Amino acid sequence: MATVRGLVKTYPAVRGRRGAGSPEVRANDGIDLDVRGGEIFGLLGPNGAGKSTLVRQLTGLLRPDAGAIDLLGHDLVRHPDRASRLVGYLGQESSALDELTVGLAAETTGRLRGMDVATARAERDHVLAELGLEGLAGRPIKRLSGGQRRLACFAATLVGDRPLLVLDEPTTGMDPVARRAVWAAVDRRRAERGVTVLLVTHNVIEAETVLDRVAVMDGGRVIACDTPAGLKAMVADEVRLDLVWRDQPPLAVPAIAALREEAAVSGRRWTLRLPQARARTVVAEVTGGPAFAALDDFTLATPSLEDVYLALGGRQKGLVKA
Ligand SMILES: Nc1ncnc2c1ncn2[C@@H]1O[C@H](COP(=O)(O)OP(=O)(O)OP(=O)(O)O)[C@@H](O)[C@H]1O
Repeated sequence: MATVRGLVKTYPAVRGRRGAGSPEVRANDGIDLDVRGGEIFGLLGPNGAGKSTLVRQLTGLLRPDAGAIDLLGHDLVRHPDRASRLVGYLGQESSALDELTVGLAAETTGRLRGMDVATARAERDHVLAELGLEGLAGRPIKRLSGGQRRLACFAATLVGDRPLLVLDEPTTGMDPVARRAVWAAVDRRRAERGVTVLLVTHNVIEAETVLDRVAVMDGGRVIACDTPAGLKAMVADEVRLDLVWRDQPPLAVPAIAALREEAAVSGRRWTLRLPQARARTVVAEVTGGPAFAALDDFTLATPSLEDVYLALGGRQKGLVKA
């Protein structure tokens, strides 16, 4: 479906007054990727990993400095204009559609994608009903809440069958009902029409539940690519222990002071990735001894994709668990 080889994209340095400029950024640093037909393929990585830069090249909006992109047999580096016929793209920012009503945005997208008026309107009605947006059809997109706006833009993206949907953090700001509607709509298109989906996310839970395969990105590179289960198997012998202290951690307890060295500390929360046997010992120490009185809460969990990212050497704290 889509093949990417050796993709490089550097944003040039910007010179500003009194040293206020910015240095050049190598946002994609030699990326290889194979997305198969009919799969939901994810790009997971923290802020600034290069995910949006990659998908903007895949959608013909940005020209790579080097490398090759093949989409359904089309050379997108040479013919970026062809992407618009192959890809339904939902970018991070809402677009020119903002001025239109929800209904007109969906209909106009259909028309721009070559549908006649009647077909575009039928598709508009179908998609708005599917996503529970009928009640908002007459409202201008710019007057909606953040989550509603995202859902309206997603609706427009779905109009006019495209074999590949590229969705850049589609569910940002959405409530759980809207999120479920998005994933149900994606699943339906895959089941009924074999649509392929490329999904950008830094939400670990979402990635684990909806993706068939995931490429983990960091610093402009793909640092791993596999099924969520395959990636998690890399850290299967580890567990994650979260300790939340009531106030100050009891550093006078030697076992706790020693643990402090291994923990990622975020306010009152300590997060530890430990081999299973050692986690059992630590839990016994924390819950059995004098430290227990200082403990507000603790959780023991199997590894998530965030743990995989950290184990692979990921340095940013940009992945979210909710
Ligand atoms: N137009 C631009 N000009 C200069 N630098 C840019 C531009 N767009 C992105 N960058 C830089 O390129 C790097 C990759 O950015 P990109 O938007 O691709 O990351 P991302 O993984 O999509 O991040 P996020 O999760 O925040 O959306 C970052 O360091 C960013 O600051």
